Amino acid sequence: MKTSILHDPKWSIDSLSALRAACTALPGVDAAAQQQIADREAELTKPAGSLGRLEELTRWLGGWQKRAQPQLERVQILIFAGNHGVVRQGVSPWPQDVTSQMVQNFETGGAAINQLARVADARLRVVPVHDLASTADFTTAPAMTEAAFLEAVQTGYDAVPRACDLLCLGEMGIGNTTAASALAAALFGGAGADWAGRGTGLDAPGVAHKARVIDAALAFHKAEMAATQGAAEAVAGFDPLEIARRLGGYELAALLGATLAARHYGIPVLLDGFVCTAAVAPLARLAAGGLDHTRLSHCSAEAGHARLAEKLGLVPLLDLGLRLGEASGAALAVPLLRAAVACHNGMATFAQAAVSGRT
Ligand SMILES: O=C(O)c1ccc[n+]([C@@H]2O[C@H](COP(=O)([O-])O)[C@@H](O)[C@H]2O)c1
Ligand SMILES: Cc1cc2nc[nH]c2cc1C
Repeated sequence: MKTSILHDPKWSIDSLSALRAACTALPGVDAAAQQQIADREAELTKPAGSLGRLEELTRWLGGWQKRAQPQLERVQILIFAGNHGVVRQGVSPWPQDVTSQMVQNFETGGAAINQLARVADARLRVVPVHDLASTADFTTAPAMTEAAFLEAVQTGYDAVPRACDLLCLGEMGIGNTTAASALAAALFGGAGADWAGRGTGLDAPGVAHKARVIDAALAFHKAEMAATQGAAEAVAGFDPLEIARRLGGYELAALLGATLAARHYGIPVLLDGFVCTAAVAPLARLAAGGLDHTRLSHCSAEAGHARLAEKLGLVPLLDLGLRLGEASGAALAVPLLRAAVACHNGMATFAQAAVSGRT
């Protein structure tokens, strides 16, 4: 017999309804730890609020870590990799083989993220999901079977180490900006043109073609879902997990599972770019506050990212024109968090430093 996910960390995700239940019964933040952090913050030798968002980040970290003194000793970067059947529609300028070739490059240390992980003093692990087999082309079929979708979610869930102070999430998958755009359109409304971007370097006609491919997928699944459920609702009216299964991908499903695991284990999460954000968006659609334990590391140059972030109420920490993926933005934001924690834990109070308070 399966025990509840809230009691058994090795819970197994064996049905969509079990996953839905887990996504809607999420543990909350430690308000007492957050209050202790706010109280200490008020005593530190600086005008109140003068460290701006760094102060909020410290409370966020400590609240989810359940610690009055947040720490960043064990920072883990996870990159999930997957392949996409929709590439046969000509939506990426790169061949599908690049996914496995880049996985190899991550393993041998030659990618941007290897350097950024070193700079961030973070451990890096790459997880090829579903053996890098392609999803189905979602313009004509659901991207994944229910069993394979759940297995990918479980792969992500199981990849999260319990002993971890911060999880940085990223992905690698040729064609996955098309999946992310389709997912965003289905979850938040709008057409392909509202969400399609250049990805790894499409030109303007390429982006227009990508938008048409996304429209075809949305039309197919709207009809399919209405037929099976006997309802003529908009796609956005359907279950977010079913949308993720139909329009997402294996690495996106794993990102969702990892973000869920982090919530259960009390690990704060830094999300990377557009693909990563779209992958976890179903959690926000299923439960208010479902992404409260996450922060968006950066705003990607990918066209739909700013819009998606706004829909989710996520305010990016950085805006550097990145459009790489592979957790690059998340890794870049780690030193910012280290700075926030160093100030909070290391600064003197007014009393300790004999600095006069406000008049
Ligand atoms: O997440 C983003 O913001 C992002 C923006 C542009 C490109 N990517 C990366 O580029 C790959 C997908 O691009 P594409 O054009 O093949 O859909 C995939 O490996 C992503 O990690 C990722
Ligand atoms: C070379 C290359 C590296 C990447 N890293 C993440 N997505 C990528 C896509 C390409 C094409």
